[in-house]
Amino acid sequence: MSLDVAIRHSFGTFSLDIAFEAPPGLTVLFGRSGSGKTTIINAVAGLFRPDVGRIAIGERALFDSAQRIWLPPHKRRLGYIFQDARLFPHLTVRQNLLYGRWFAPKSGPQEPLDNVVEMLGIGPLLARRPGGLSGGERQRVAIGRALLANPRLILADEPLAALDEARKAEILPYFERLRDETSVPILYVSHAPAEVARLATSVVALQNGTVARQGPATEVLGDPAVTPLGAGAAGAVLEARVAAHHPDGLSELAAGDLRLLVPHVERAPGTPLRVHVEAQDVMLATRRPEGISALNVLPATVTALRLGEGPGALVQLDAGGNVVLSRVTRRSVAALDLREGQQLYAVLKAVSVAKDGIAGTGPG
Ligand SMILES: Nc1ncnc2c1ncn2[C@@H]1O[C@H](COP(=O)(O)OP(=O)(O)OP(=O)(O)O)[C@@H](O)[C@H]1O
Repeated sequence: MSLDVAIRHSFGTFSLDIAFEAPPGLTVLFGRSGSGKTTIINAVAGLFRPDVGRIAIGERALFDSAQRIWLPPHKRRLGYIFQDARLFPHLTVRQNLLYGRWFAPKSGPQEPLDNVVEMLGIGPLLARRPGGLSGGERQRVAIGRALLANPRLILADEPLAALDEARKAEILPYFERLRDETSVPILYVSHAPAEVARLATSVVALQNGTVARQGPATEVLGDPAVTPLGAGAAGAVLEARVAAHHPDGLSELAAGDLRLLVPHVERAPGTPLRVHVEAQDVMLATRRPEGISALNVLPATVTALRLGEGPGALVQLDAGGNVVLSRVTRRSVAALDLREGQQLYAVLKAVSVAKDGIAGTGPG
């Protein structure tokens, strides 16, 4: 099941004209402040009615201006996860979870409470009230409540923005499980590059009320044209697998034809993993450097070059079939005489992987 959105609306000074498809999995909407993210979320939720267009989940239209269809919010069967968990303070965790179920249709398959409790690790919290829970625990309960409403789509509007780094790391694996273990598509608004890189199956980049680029996360995040649009620090996402564990405490990952060495990852060989390499952590060398402490020095080819307005530049590389970005200065572009098609070496200073379910960054 996927979400299809094609809407147009004019607010006078601002107009929105967007079309995108959110396939199964987790689709991240990102863009600068004022690019239209909240307006889109509100239109999907049924809180805002656009001038024209269509919004559908699978074959079922939530809005279709040509056919005069406009479902009110409570008939749309959506699950919501907001920045603040918005739990009922006077109800226990169990009652808060079951509250979601109230709105689920009584016919059709229902997600068993036990499965959701197990998936989110909230069994020990069931009898407690929200007041005594940590921010991360509250957010896990909010995810469970959204899921138990048996939604056809989950809307998550910056759900981690209010949490500190430690709590974010605690919640990220649960969003991964939501993405991988349920068939409910998730539309997720985020500004944080690490979050986008780790969670997104696909990405919709917005600019001034239009879709600047959409597609699989690995393609969109590695496109230098997209990075100034508000994903924060540029970076690339590599789909890798654990290839081997070495006796000196390093793990070897395989991504396409590449081999990467990272600090030990507590996963069995063969396990798929996402690797995030930030552009600022990639140095370039025209010859293979020697006597260097970096573990990952990769032969690469320049596939695109984007000079910024300031002193910086982004270089897109192909390294063993993977897109990798490097942030360098314009001065280095001139000094190394960088051109498309050029063969060189990318030196990775740091590589982030999801380690033991927690995002960890290790020296590359
Ligand atoms: N009801 C409205 N009347 C007039 N203009 C509106 C209305 N709602 C939104 N806009 C305008 O539409 C544009 C997009 O706003 P929107 O809130 O969707 O952006 P956003 O990407 O969610 O921004 P942020 O990241 O700051 O939340 C803005 O220029 C905003 O001023």
